[in-house]
Order: sequence, then C-alpha cells, then structure tokens
Amino acid sequence: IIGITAKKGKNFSAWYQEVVQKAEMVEYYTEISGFFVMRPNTMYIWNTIRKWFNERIEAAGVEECNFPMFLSSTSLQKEKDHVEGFAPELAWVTKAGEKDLEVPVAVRPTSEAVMYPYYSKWIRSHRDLPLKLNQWVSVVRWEAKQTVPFLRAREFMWQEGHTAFVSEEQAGKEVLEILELYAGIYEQLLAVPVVRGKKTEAEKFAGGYYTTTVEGYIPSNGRGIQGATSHCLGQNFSKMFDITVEDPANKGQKIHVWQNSWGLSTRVIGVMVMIHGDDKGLVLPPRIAKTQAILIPVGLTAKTTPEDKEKHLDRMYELLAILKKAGVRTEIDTREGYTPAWKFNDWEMKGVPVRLEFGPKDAAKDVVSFARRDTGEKGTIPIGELTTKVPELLETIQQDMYNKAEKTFREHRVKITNWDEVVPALDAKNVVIIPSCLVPACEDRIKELTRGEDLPEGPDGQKVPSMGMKSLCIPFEQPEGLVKGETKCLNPECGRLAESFCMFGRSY
Ligand SMILES: O=C1CCCN[C@@H]1CCCn1cnc2cc(F)c(F)cc2c1=O
Ligand SMILES: [Mg+2]
Repeated sequence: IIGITAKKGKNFSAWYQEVVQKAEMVEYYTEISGFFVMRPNTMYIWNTIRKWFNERIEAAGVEECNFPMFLSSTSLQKEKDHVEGFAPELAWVTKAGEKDLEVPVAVRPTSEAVMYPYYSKWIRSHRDLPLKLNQWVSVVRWEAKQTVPFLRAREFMWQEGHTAFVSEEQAGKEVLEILELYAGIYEQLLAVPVVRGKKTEAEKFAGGYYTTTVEGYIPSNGRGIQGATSHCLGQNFSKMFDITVEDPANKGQKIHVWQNSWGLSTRVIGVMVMIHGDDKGLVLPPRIAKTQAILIPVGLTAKTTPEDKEKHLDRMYELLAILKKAGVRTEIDTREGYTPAWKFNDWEMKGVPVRLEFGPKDAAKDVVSFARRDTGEKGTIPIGELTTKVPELLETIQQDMYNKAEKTFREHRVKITNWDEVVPALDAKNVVIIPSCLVPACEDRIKELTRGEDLPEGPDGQKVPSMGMKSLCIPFEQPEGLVKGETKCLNPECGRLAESFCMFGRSY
C-alpha cells in the first residue's frame, strides 16, 4: 500500500518519521546516526524562507558573510564559562590523514568564538558601528538525546546573525525587530502561530544578557517548542573578546560594544509538518509549497480512443500553461500505469495544497474539478476563471490553515491561578500561563512537582514518567490579574511574590 500507515493520533512520533520520509523531504543518513539528507522538497521550503528573510534583513542593513566552520580551543577558551555546559556537544577534528593535529579544532556549534576576534579587529571607532552580519551555514552539536529529523539533529542548517551597536537601546531595538521577522516566517509563510516573549533567567542563553523567543505549540502532544531566538548579548562578549570603540562623549575612554545574535534553523520545517500534517501525510501551506496545484487527468479509460486521449491531454497542457502564467506553481501528472486514485494518494501524501482533476465530462462543461488538501472540500472552477479562482483558493487555504492552528493554540494556552489545576491542564495537552516569581530554583522545583503519573508509553510498554513542565517564555502580552506586591508565585512551595505571568509547558 502507498500512503502513511501510522496514525497521527495514535503514534505521533512514528507518524512524523514516516511522513517526512514518504513526502520525500528527508532521508535518514544511516551511515552515522543523528544526520539527515535534505531533499528538494525541503530545500524549496528552506530557500523560500531564506529569500523572505534575506530581503528584509538586507533592507535593515544586514550584510552576508561566511566564516570558517572550525574553531580553535584557544578561541573557545575565551567563552569557556558558558561553553563548559555545552562541551559534551562539541565535535572535534584531531587528525589530518595519518597525522595528529598539533591543536585539535572543533566543528562550529555556533559561531561567536569564530567571528568575534574579527569583530574586535574591525570595530575600532563608533563610525564602524553598527556592524551587522549574517551567515547561512550548518552547525554541528553532538546531541546525546534521541535525534529527530528537523527538530533535533547533530548537524542542521540555520542562519546566525551577529550585530554590534554603540548602545543598549540600539541593540534592544534590533533584537525585537528580528524577533518580529521570525514571527513573520512562522505566521506568514508556515501558517504557524507563535507566542512572542522573553526567556526566564533559567532558560535564556547563559552567555547573553537576555533572550527573546517565539514559542510554538504542538497539539498532538500538547508540548511547547522553541521556534527561534533573538538574544541581546549585552557587553558580555565584547568584554570576552575585547570589542571596544572610543567613547565619543569623553576622549580616551573606551566603550565595550552592545551585541545581539539571532538564529532560526530548519527546526521550523519540523514544526510546520507536526502542526499541519494529517493521516494522509503532509499538508503544505501554499506559500511554501514547491507544487501548489497538481493537474491529474481522469475519466480516460481503455474505451478512450488514442486521438481523444491526446486531444484531452493537449487541453490539459493548455490549462497547465494558463495556471503557470497566473503564477501558480502547477505540475501535471500524466504517469502511465497509475490510476487517478493512486495519484490522488501520492500527491496528498506530499501535501500539495490543491488537486485539479480534468476529465472528458469536465471538458464538456468547460470546468476543472478541485479538491483542497487541508479540508478535503471539493468543487468546480470554470476554465475561464482559473487564473483568478486558483490563486484566491490558495490564499484562502493559507489563511484558513493559520486560523485553524491559531484557534487550537489559543484554546490550549490556559491562564491558571490555582496550582491544583496545573497538572490536569498539562495532561489535557495544554500549556499554562501562571503567576511566577521567575526565580531559577523555583522553576526547577516546578519541573519536579509537575511530572505526570507514569505513562505506559515506552516502545516495549515500559513506563516513562511524563516530563515536568519547563518555562517557555514570559509572554510580552501579559494577561490581566497580576497585582504587583500582592499576587503570589503559583508554586505552592515558593511563597515569593509573582513578578509576571509566565508560560510553562511540557516541551521539546
Ligand atoms: O542561539 C543563538 C543564535 C545564533 C547565534 N548563537 C546564539 C547562541 C547559541 C547558544 N549555544 C547553543 N549551543 C551551543 C552548543 C555548543 F556545543 C557550544 F559550544 C556552544 C553553544 C552555544 O553557545
Ligand atoms: Mg542544545
């Protein structure tokens, strides 16, 4: 049988792995675990994101660069305090051919240590600021946890932006501008809603000053997922790497520059698959679909004469030309030896947003029959209206997919001010927004207090405790009802006053 065998609602992780492979997005790189082959269907999406993002950051004065993929242990030493937590993830090259390298080099897991010695060299005067560079590269982090295509891989593609400013205000402004572009990639291209907010001290990038984030939600398991991060590094890295300028206000004084770094990775593709996919396979938002409409001949049987068949197909190639001219990314499936039903399944599995069927009956009525991939809705479009109706239909699909996901997320993002309701809400696949003191130790305790009862979930039925909840972000959009100096942190063992509402959830 073709098509997806695992059920999304029954075995979500098996369903996900089957979909990304059968939709020809990735291959497992079986030579070495944790690595994946990115196929054309994936690269089309990634390149659409790259074009959209590059257009906008170039307009903001960001230039492209490309730094070496290796870093030396000496430059790593400069940021040793926060890297030590990551040390187990570093991949090292220790030999060239038969010879040991004098100094082993690490494969970049991120590029601060590679880039900032050059920032120090290039930035001398405040006239050299702002410096804004971005690179599209892959990075390597030797994850110990189970890897998953797009969501957690040992090598992944991302962009990493690294900027430097003379003041905290300028840095702070850019952090949020980039975060808004990340939200735009999710909401406008991938039809995925995200919550914008700030990471708590416990969850932020330890080397930075503060981290802003867009957080997603996966309905199938009710988990939160970090979508992309935009960090203000403050002056932490400029002090580590001696990146200073003359203080224009008073001569002879030096200012350590204020820096940001921001990254979005191919994880975004996994989030899109998990949210929109169904038991027939991938469901692609039209704006990032390599093929937006697939024309499939129907009603051609053994009884159809060769001339009639040829005439019919010629007519279909005309429709193909009309749709392409209208800017619709359209293909036609004239493969011999496959029934229309087989073809319907195949293109549904690949997530093509609109199927266009055309048979002799449709030809006689000058219409094309359509079927929407997201809702299954069927209908007909007069051939004369194809150039307007199909683009409109695609935009409707894009909007409907977003609205449906936004409603689901909103309904599963619950404000809670009674601690006893927290675990039941998590078990009902919600993320929660609770009054929090934001103290790291309190968060750690909350993680323990919210481990669910053992779920018979393991592969051989062994019990795995459902994980406790982590803080996801302090939403910029705060709910009503927190009275400073009065409202208590929701953790019953804490007793501190609440600082803000904080979103918590079981998470990736
Ligand atoms: O998250 C981003 C966006 C793009 C630029 N970098 C920042 C911070 C990266 C935080 N981070 C994340 N992961 C790491 C893994 C390592 F093995 C390691 F040595 C260092 C790191 C590490 O610094
Ligand atoms: Mg990590």
